[in-house]
Amino acid sequence: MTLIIQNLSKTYANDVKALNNVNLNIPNGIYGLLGPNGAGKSSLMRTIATIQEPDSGTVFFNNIDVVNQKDEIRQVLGYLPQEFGVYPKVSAETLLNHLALLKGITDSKQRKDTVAYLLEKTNLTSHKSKGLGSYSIGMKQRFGIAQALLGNPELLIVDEPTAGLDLAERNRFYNLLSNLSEDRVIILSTHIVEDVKELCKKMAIMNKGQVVYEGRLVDAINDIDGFIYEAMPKNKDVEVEFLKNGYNVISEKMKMGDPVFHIYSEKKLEQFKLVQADLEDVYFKHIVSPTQTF
Ligand SMILES: Nc1ncnc2c1ncn2[C@@H]1O[C@H](COP(=O)(O)OP(=O)(O)OP(=O)(O)O)[C@@H](O)[C@H]1O
Repeated sequence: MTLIIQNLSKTYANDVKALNNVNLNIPNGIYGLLGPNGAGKSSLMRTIATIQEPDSGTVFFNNIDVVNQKDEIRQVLGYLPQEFGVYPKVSAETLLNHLALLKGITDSKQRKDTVAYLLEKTNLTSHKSKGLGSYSIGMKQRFGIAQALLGNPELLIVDEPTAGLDLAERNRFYNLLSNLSEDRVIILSTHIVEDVKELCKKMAIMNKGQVVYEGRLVDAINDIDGFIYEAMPKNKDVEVEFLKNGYNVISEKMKMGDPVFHIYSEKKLEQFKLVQADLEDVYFKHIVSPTQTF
């Protein structure tokens, strides 16, 4: 199973170019789509999920033309949108049953079994009779996955599913997704580097509507390893200015209350500490100083 996206572009009525000639080749397993707010991830997810049309370009899932064969792709598609609304007073079991009917599971025994199976799979069986309005964010997201899995989709799209989840719920969500990843394509859109680090072997990084990196995580890290230096300025005002003006600072964060800068340099910098590159460095390197677009 493969999802192939070619030359996909979309400009909204307000002239924002949300997708600018996007090309991706997405195989089986969990594929990470990483990017800052506004990068175009949701626009891409909505296009693949047939919610909106591109201006140009093609999307093929195996032999299905996603843009022109909407009914066919919807048969094999599961989608958890970024904003997933629920009816607060309706129970998980009732809503899932209703959605299963809409998905075309008309046999009542089969529907009952499917609903029970999905509630079990998402760890919601003991909460199945409660109104969805009483669910925590994590439980709602797990319910979102349950509805997306109706019909056992070969293509599963999850858009920013871990935003707002506490650590325990996030881990639960990671386990759930990784258990689903055999024999289907899962696209995980996120701005959280950790999500991709935990779950994906392959990823793309998007920024300003373009794909700025595409490939295996291990290659992305190896490509920049040996070029990442850490600086911890003591005299903040003077040194920070000096660092920012003189070096390719790709990230700036706090570590135990002190500022830490990561610098990308292909030239050896004796004055700074060479550190092991990680996925966060890859992300910032491609967002802050991209070298190419795909
Ligand atoms: N319906 C719309 N009409 C006009 N502009 C839009 C529309 N939807 C998104 N945009 C703009 O398109 C750009 C890409 O947005 P998109 O939501 O696809 O990005 P994203 O990577 O999913 O970001 P976020 O994580 O903030 O949702 C942004 O500048 C956004 O403001």
